[in-house]
Amino acid sequence: MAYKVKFQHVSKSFKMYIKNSEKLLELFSVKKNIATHRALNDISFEVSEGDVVGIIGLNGSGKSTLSNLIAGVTIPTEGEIQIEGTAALIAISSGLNGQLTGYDNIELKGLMMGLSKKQIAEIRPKVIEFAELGKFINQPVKVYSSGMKARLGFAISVHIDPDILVIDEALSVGDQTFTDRCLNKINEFKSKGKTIFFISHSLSQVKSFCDKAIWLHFGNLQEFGEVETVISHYKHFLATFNKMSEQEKKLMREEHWGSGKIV
Ligand SMILES: Nc1ncnc2c1ncn2[C@@H]1O[C@H](COP(=O)(O)OP(=O)(O)OP(=O)(O)O)[C@@H](O)[C@H]1O
Repeated sequence: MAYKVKFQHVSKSFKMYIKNSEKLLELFSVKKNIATHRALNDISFEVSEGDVVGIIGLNGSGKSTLSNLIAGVTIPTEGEIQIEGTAALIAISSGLNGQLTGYDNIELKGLMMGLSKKQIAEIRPKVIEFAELGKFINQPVKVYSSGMKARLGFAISVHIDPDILVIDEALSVGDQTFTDRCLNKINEFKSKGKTIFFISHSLSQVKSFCDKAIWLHFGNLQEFGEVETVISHYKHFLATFNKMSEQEKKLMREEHWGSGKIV
């Protein structure tokens, strides 16, 4: 089957500015040697139409960075990403403008995803109905709780009907009724044969939804394959990791994140 998402040797590094003034100095080429952090390192994989892929890994392992790259929110430092079709990201803070009302954010995100004004007018009532934000739909998003932002973000993204849906922990802040409704909607997507990426720390949710999984370990692709196999290897790793002493865990983190010395 043809690929929908193809990563070839993709890496992503972030500059680690210590002071804001460093950005300015770099802009004027005064300071060139800014430290970087490699959040993703030489990632290659291929995902086909209809694949539902869980992304798992410890905190800071690169899951959100990967989802941002798939959704085109950010670009890689190295390597090539090929995406067939439109991708929409649902994350707790995904692309909503805090100054605008929920109502206006529907238009903003719709336009960003390439919808016409007519298409936006068609989906707007469905988004409002799904999000169930009552009078808050006319309030600026900056006054929303994180669960309310997730409701709006989820409602907009699924009604835009993208080819590829990237869900980054967005369900973790929703209450049970909303999470159930989201899960039903994701199942609808699944049955239409769309491609879904599902980032979650809930291994049971990943197992029940996904057929494949990507396990990231401090920016490296540890394993990509059938969900059952990857989860079982990850659980095995977690069992060993959890038995490690605090000192051993600290050393492991320091190996990847540095020592955190005040500079
Ligand atoms: N803009 C940025 N500038 C500097 N470092 C960043 C930036 N964005 C992410 N990082 C770093 O990249 C690494 C990967 O972050 P990412 O958010 O992708 O991890 P994650 O697996 O989603 O983590 P979590 O499970 O905690 O949500 C982390 O060490 C993070 O601090």
